[in-house]
Amino acid sequence: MDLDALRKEIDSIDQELLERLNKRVQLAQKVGHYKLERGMEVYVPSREEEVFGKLTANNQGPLPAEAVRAIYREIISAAISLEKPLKVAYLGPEATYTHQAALKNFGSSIPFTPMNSVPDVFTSVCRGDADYGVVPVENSTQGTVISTLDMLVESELTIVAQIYLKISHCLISQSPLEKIKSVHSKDNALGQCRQWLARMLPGVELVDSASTAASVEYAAKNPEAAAIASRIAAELYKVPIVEENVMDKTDNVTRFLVIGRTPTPLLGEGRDKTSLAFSLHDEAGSLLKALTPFSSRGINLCKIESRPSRRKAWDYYFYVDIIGHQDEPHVKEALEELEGICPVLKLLGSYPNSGL
Ligand SMILES: O=C(O)C(=O)C[C@]1(C(=O)O)C=C[C@@H](O)C=C1
Repeated sequence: MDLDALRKEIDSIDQELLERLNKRVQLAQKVGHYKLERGMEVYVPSREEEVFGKLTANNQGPLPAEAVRAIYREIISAAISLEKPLKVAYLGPEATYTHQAALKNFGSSIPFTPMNSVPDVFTSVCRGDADYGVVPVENSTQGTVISTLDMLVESELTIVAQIYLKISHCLISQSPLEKIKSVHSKDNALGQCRQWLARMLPGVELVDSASTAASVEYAAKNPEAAAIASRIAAELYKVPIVEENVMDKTDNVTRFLVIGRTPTPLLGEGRDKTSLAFSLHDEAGSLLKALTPFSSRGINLCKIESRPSRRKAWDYYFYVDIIGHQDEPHVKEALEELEGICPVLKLLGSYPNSGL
């Protein structure tokens, strides 16, 4: 085998690829002009999903589907940044899992701004300081992020996309296990490691932090403290990893939402999800009545949970995710019927049911 000849061939393919990539990005810029002239959004999650879907369906290998997606994520990220400089706010500080989710969804050509809290992310998008926001919404081990559900109902923003991220927690500290006096992290992350902490660090104080990354910042300054956060956060704040994979379930996944001001267009073929919240009259059978518009049309419900409405005591909002888009006739009909049944109905957004 002639190494030089192989490398020469790679160089020539790279040159071809580069020319084709620049051609592709120029076309995206033309699409960008078209959309901006008409006040349309530059970032279109449903179109991106269509692009990823076609490529992975036609992929002959040996590149695995995830690699094709990751490569194209970066190509489209660069295309977006040449169409219009987008600004994306996320629940910070730097190196939170939300930051990683934002990178996974938007790629590395988009500038990200860290915010201190979930409500701050919503405010930043509402005010127009950011075009989009990224917030966590639920974890497969620990459940819902309450502040996100509350903000979704209160704000006028809409969910435009979802992102799933595998979460692998590390115990991060300057001290070995036996010298650790307190463990700091976001409450939801501490909950994901509850059994491990009870087994390995019984009796050690558990302290809620503003974020996983903030807890590593704290551990950097306090040698007897430990943090629970990602490997990336440990590297950023230069604090040693004492133990990896300290979460109770290895298939620990968090779902994040991208919030924006303009709804995402229909993708179709059962590939969309719609989130909504409603309240009920206090009477027998009202929940069954509210779900019938969906079941009677064969609309699949993929999530339901309730939270106090904060309007009056013992009044609840039901948060429901269904398969389908609010612009599809059968979903529209179901929502119209539901409106006649529920005192409050709020559509939280329709978006591609992907992001894995
Ligand atoms: O098709 C568009 O609307 C584009 O702007 C092009 C493109 C792409 O590069 O494929 C870029 C950004 C959008 O989020 C979706 C797709």
